[in-house]
Amino acid sequence: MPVDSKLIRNFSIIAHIDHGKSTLADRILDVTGALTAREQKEQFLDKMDIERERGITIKAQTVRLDYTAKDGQTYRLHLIDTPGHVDFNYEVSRSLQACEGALLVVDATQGVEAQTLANVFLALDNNLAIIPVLNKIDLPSADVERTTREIEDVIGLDCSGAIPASAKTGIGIAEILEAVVERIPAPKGDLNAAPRALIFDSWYDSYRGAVVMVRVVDGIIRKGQKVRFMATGRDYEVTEMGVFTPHATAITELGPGEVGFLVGNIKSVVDTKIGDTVTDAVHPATTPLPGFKEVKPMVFAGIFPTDSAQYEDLRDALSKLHMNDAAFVFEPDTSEALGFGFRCGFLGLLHMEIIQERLEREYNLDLITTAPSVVYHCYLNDGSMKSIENPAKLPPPNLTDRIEEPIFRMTVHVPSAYVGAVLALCQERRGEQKSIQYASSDRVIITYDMPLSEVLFDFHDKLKSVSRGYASMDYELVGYRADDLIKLDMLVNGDPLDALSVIVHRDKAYARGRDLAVKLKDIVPRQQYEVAIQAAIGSKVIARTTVKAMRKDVTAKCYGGDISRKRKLLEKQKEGKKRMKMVGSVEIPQEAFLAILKID
Ligand SMILES: Nc1nc2c(ncn2[C@@H]2O[C@H](COP(=O)(O)OP(=O)(O)OP(=O)(O)O)[C@@H](O)[C@H]2O)c(=O)[nH]1
Repeated sequence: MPVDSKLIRNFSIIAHIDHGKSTLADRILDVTGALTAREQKEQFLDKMDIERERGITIKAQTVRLDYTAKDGQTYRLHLIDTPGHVDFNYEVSRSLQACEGALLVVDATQGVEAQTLANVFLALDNNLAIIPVLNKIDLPSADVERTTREIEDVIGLDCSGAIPASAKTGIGIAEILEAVVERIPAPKGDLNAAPRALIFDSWYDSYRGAVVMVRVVDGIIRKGQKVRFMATGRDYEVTEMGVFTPHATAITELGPGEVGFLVGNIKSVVDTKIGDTVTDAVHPATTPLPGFKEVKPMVFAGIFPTDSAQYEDLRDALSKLHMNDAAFVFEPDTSEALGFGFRCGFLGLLHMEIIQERLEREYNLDLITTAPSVVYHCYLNDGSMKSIENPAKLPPPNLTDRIEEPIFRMTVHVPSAYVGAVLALCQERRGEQKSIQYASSDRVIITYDMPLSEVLFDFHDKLKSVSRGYASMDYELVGYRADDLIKLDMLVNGDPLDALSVIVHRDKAYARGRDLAVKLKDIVPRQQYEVAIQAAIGSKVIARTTVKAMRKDVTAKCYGGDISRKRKLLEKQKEGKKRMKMVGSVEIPQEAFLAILKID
């Protein structure tokens, strides 16, 4: 029989980045005796990458812990991990749906930040019991009272039961565990109903195929059972089940309220949709659990091999990554400038960086990545709509009625001294002010609706620099809006570099074209002849720069016949050339394709 659900507690830790989520999770593992002394040394829950190669591992970072409370009962705690970044907001929401409560960790030296707020709202949407934890009270600059007031004022959360703690020294950890048992409700589920389990995470394991992490709501899921994934309609036999304690441990069943993983000959994570419901294949539940939604990539970029011989390797690598991460999509693409490659879709910029890095590090590929673009909705004169993921593919203006772009609601938290600078930045990025609210005497929450394309172009870096690092931000999609958008093309010696085309607001086109031409002039290496760089709108050239001709003979300074030295220099020169791409007759380095991101 599965454990009595009255003795189960399912919870997550939510926090702004760096407020101490991982450290607190470690301390909880220590106190419940889940780790040996050696393991305690390191942030255990962060170690996934290394262990991953060896089969099922800690990717899920969702652990089962046994905790004997002051009332003498032993409780089964499931600490459910949530991804920390806004790019993965949807997944955070799914993970929270698997819980009845959450520890809200706020760094008492910093106070409430943008992602604290975003995560709390997700938790409140899911009706979770929230236990505020004021962390880092070992630090002299910790201000428990002010932080408490901020949580109450900004979030409207009752803080009378907030727990001052230090995840570093262990203060407050015992109180936190007692609060989990006392204040977080036990899961409610019907043991005798048709089984329903929520998939809230999945990953790819090279030996077992896709592994899914589930939270059982009703009934029992057993090893050997034939189960159905309701959204995809596919059936699988459960060949293996387990939990992390935090080591992977085999089990044979999961009852209502329990959390664990299933394996069942599932070929790819594409078949394991986060938010899907697992039920019995023979006696299926009639209605799935609420809230299944496809995640859509928001940001697209072209990925091309520098050496066209690596095209097939790149395709293989992309397929493997897609098997691991269904939110990442790709399809073949050709560029006049860059040849054969792929157009790839990501949840956001961080997601894009992660994929890019994995391609290069794990698959040893030499790539050219083009500047990221958002998805534009282009309405044609005949009333139809085309989704434009690649600016080069924008239909000509004479066929177009209007172009709409994705709008994000930005929430920025900032000390009042920097409000002016932040407002100026938001305004310059075509933002539309929604509200300004004082969280406390010196902290302000600014809300703007802003085109995503303006957020992509180093908004975060700029925000940090105008606020000396003090501002934090969060964002969510609120819809699409039409604006005066046009395509800006870049030409190199008269050849259009389609991979550099961008869609910009008309008011910004001249400035951006000029800046880009200047930037490219510095990036494109001198060739043996003069190279003209032009920015154009349609057939109209709006800016031009010239890369002067030059021939650099790097071996000139080698005197005599020291052939090995000469060879070394030539090798070095070749190395430097690696990330270049011939465009027409001009060699363009990778940097050029991302130049647009670096423009002020
Ligand atoms: N002095 C002190 N430092 C702490 C405490 N808790 C965490 N830290 C430190 O704060 C930093 C961030 O802690 P993490 O646990 O990595 O924070 P996190 O929220 O998990 O951060 P991400 O994983 O990056 O989202 C680390 O350098 C910790 O050592 C605490 O109670 N006191």
